Amino acid sequence: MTRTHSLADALAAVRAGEPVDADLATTLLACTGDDLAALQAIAAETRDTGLDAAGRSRQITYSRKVFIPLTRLCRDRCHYCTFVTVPGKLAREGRGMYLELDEVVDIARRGAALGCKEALFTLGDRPEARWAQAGEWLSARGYASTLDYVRAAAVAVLEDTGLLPHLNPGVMSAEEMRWLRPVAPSMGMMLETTSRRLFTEKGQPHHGSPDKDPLVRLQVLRDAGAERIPFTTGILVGIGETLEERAESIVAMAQVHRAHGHIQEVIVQNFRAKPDTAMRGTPDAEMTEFLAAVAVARVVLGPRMRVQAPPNLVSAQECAALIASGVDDWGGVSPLTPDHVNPERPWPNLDVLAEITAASGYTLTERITAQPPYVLGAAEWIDPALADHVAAVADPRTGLAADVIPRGRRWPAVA
Ligand SMILES: O=c1nc2n(C[C@H](O)[C@H](O)[C@H](O)CO)c3cc(O)ccc3cc-2c(=O)[nH]1
Ligand SMILES: C[C@H]1O[C@@H](n2cnc3c(N)ncnc32)[C@H](O)[C@@H]1O
Ligand code: MET
Ligand code: SF4
Repeated sequence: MTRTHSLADALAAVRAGEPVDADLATTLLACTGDDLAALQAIAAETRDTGLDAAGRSRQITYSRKVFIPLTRLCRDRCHYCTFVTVPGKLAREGRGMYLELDEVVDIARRGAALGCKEALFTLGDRPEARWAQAGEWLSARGYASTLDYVRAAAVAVLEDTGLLPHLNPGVMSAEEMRWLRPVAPSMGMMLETTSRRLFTEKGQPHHGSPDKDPLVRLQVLRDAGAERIPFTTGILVGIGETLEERAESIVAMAQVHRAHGHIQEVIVQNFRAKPDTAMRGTPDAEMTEFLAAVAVARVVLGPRMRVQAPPNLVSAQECAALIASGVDDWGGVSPLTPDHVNPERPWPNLDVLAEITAASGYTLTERITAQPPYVLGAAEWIDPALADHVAAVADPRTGLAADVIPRGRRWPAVA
């Protein structure tokens, strides 16, 4: 792709409200200094307009959650990932291949006591396709697959604690998503990047990870839309993608959302190097580039999209810069469990996050796992089997979180 815009022309075009295509986005992603400040101002205004239109002016949201790492086994081998492990290591540490149901429910119960309303299930992709021990663990307990077990664990959490599951188990087929929809009001999977090069070329971070083929991931995003699932996706910034590839990734998410309306939030996540990974020597995503990526995501995706950046992957000062770049959501934040994907990066205390948010002129507001428009549009977006669970923790007027401690309730099995 050729860059046909000067930075000044590009900023003028965005300011004039012209649609931002991949070419224009590529130019904008390179903004620094005063140009970046100008881009951020446009992005922030776009966010503010969107929040005003949604009737929730100057509110930045988060979801009070527990993180449930159902299994760390995975058939992929992403070079940036410290979450993934192998059966031998688990066995040496005296851990099981998966968390047992009682361990899952225990985490959720302790979260409920602290007012958490989301149970985030993040796990490795289809470990049974690579590890016999995973398949054996599942079949010994009567589960046909990892996703079958995810479903059972989600039901246990709903019935025992009332926390709402958000499922982030990697690539799923349309049929698998249809099967999981009655147990989770939202699901997600990071697109990561549309760069096929990072998948096909030896030495690149997604080489050897079949679930990171961007063609496969884009199909998941389309399938989730066809299944009417409120879906979270996003990009991982700084894993070796070019600015063109970063721009294409953002535009691809906008396109799939235009077709189905189901992308409830887009996460712009900065790569953080982990000592025990192949990418330990790769520098962390550079802050200027990251802020430009957030701002470009905002101007490409528009005022109605929720744009999320995690507050634990940057400093408190940098959180303010994220707000200034058009973010309106901090994602899931836990008063109990670590971010198992970024275990070296503790979440800011919720009072501190509220202060950081307030210092920028915004109010930290709790939401539930599904974003407000999907809660308010539950008839179309949320399975009837979850209606009571969602209604019990949501404010019916705003679709945000109600001030309650969740309680378990029966999950009405569907045929
Ligand atoms: O704590 C984390 N939460 C992650 N979340 C959870 C997110 O913070 C919230 O659970 C969602 O915003 C729903 O409330 C993800 C959810 C997805 O659907 C896809 C990717 C992620 C990535 C992370 C992550 O790295 N760490
Ligand atoms: C759950 C999500 O976490 C992100 N993820 C995985 N490893 C890292 C890392 N080192 N730094 C930042 N984000 C990471 C990926 O985008 C994955 O999809
Ligand atoms: N394995 C899944 C993915 O990469 C879930 C999160 S990574 C810990 O999409
Ligand atoms: S990022 Fe997800 S898919 Fe990649 S190795 Fe880690 S757990 Fe597996």
